[in-house]
Amino acid sequence: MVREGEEERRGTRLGKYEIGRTLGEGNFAKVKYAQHTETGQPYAVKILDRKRILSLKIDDQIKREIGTLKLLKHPNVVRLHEVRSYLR
Ligand SMILES: Nc1ncnc2c1ncn2[C@@H]1O[C@H](COP(=O)(O)OP(=O)(O)OP(=O)(O)O)[C@@H](O)[C@H]1O
Repeated sequence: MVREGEEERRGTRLGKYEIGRTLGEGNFAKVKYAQHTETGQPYAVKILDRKRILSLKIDDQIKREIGTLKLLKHPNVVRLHEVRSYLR
């Protein structure tokens, strides 16, 4: 049995984040729990499905969404901290 919090600590590494369990899934992305390896701060990491986004030709829409989120700073709106691109 995995104790609460244990799964997050055993996740895979993505940049400076240790990736843990899946928090939810949308149409084009998976959102996962992540912990910053230096500060220990918890974050939600949204992993976009690049192939699906390109095949649906919605990359411009996604870029606009990212651009808007970067500008938004409100206590009731989730804060976008950084955007990274990893090619497999
Ligand atoms: N910051 C967050 N913290 C915790 N869970 C989150 C966070 N952001 C998203 N989620 C979870 O991940 C799911 C998928 O999020 P995502 O933004 O990909 O899609 P959506 O907004 O629900 O739908 P759509 O695919 O139409 O954009 C959400 O429904 C939610 O359950």
